[in-house]
Amino acid sequence: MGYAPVLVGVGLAGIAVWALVWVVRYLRADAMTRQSIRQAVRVRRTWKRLAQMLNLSATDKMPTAMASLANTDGKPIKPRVLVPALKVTHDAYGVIARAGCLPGVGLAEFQKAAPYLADAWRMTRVSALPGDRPGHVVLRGVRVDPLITRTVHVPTGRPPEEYAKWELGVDEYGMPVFVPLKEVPGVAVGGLPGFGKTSCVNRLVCDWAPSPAVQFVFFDGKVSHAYEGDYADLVHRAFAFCGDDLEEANKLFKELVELRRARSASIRSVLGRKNMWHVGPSDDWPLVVIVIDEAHTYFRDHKGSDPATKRLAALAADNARLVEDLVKKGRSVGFLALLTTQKTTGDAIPTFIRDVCPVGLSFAQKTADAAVAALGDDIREWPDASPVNLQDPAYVGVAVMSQHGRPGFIRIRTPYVADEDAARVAAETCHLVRHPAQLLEDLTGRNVVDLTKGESEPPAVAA
Ligand SMILES: Nc1ncnc2c1ncn2[C@@H]1O[C@H](COP(=O)(O)OP(=O)(O)OP(=O)(O)O)[C@@H](O)[C@H]1O
Repeated sequence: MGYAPVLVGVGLAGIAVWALVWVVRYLRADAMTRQSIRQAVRVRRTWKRLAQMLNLSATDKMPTAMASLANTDGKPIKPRVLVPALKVTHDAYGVIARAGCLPGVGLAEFQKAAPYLADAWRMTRVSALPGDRPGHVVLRGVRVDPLITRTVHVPTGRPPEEYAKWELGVDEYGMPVFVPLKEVPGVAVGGLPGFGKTSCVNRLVCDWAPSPAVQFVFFDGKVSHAYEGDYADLVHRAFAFCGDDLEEANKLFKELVELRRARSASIRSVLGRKNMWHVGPSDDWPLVVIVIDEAHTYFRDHKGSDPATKRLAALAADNARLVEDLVKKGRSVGFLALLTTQKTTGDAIPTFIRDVCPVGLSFAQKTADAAVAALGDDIREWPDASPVNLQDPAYVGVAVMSQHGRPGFIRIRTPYVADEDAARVAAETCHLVRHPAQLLEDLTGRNVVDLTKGESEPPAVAA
C-alpha cells in the first residue's frame, strides 16, 4: 500500500506527458491538420454509439465463462454487444480509421455504411477498403476534397530509394498513388492543353534525375529549340534533345533504335541476363527514359501531293515505326518511352504504339471518344471517373488512370513542380549526364553500329 501514492504519481506524470505531447503536436500543426485532430477525437468519442446505430455491431448471446462463474444469483445473463475496435489517425485531409471486423460485420457492411459515416463524421467522402491485415478494414474520411486541393512538389535532389517508381500524387481519398514502371516499356499521357501533362512528366524527371542510373532524352514537339520551351532547364540533364523538326527527330529516333539493337545484341555478354530488370539499371547500363512531349508533332499524317508534304508524311510514318520498335522491343534492355499529347487518338499517337503502352493516364478531355482513346473502352462503364468531368479549372493537375489489378479507375491530384525547382535539380545533376551509346561502347569495346551488325558475338565483359 505504501507504493500506491508513487504509482498514482507515475500514472499522473505519464498522463501529463502524453497530454503535453498532444498539445505541442496540436499547436505545431497547420490549420487543416488541427481540424482533422479535432475530428479524430470526435470520431473516437462517438464511435461506440454510432457503430450500433449503423448496424456495425454484433450481439453475442453466449455468456463468457467468466460471466457464467460470476453469475451466482441465477438471473439470465444479458447478451454482449460487440463494437469493432477502431484506431484513428489523422492527416491534413481528414481521418484514417482502422477497424476490426466482427461476425456479420465486414467490408461490405462498412462500405454500405460509408455515406452515413461521412455525414456523422462531417466528411465530404468516406471510403471503406480492405485493411493491411485480413479481418480489418480501413475507413478513409476526407473533409476537403484532395482532388481540388492544389499541391506542390519540391524535389529533394536525392536519388530515389527505388528504381522506376513513379510517384504521381494523391487519390480522391488523399492516399498516395504511385506506379511501378519496372518492366514497363511505354506510358501514354493525354489531356487538354494547360491541364498539367508537362508538369506531371517534370515531376518524374526531377525525382529520377539525381540517379546516375537514369539517362534522359527529350523530344518537345512544341518548340524549335530547347531554350524556348518547357524543357529549357531540364535539357541540361538530358544526353540529347530534339525540337519540332521531323528530320532531326527521325535522325535521333534512328540513333536510339541503333542503341536498342546494340543493347539487345550485347546484353547477355555484358549483364549476363536477357533482361536488364533482373539486375536493375546501373550507372554503366542506365535506364533510358525517352520523353516525347506533344508526340503528335512527330507522327501526324501530312496530307498533300507536293514533294515537301510527301517528305513530311514519309518522315512521320518512319518516326512511328521507330518509336514502335523502341516501345515493343526496348523494355528488357532498359528503355522507357513517355509520350504526351493533347488527344491520344490514333492520328496523334498511332494505335500500334499507344496500345502497347501498358500505363495510360489522362488529364481533362473534351469528348467521351477522346477519353476512350486515352484510357480504353472500359472508361465508358465508369462515367463518374471520366476525364470529361475534369474540364473545370479546379481540376488542372488532376488525371485519371486505370486501377492496377482492380477494375475501375482512380483520379489523382498531381502536384505542381515549379520551374525554379526543375532548374535547380537539372543544374545539380547535369554532371551525371552520360550518353548511353558511349557507355555501351566503353563496356563492350565496340562501336554501337558494329554491335548491331551481329556478325559475331561481342567480347564478354564482366558484369
Ligand atoms: N499539378 C498542377 N497543379 C496546379 N497547377 C498546375 C499543375 N500542373 C500544371 N499547372 C498549371 O497549368 C499550367 C500548364 O501546365 P502544363 O504546361 O503542365 O500543361 P500541359 O497539359 O502540358 O499543356 P500543353 O499541352 O499546352 O503543353 C502550368 O503553368 C501551371 O500553372
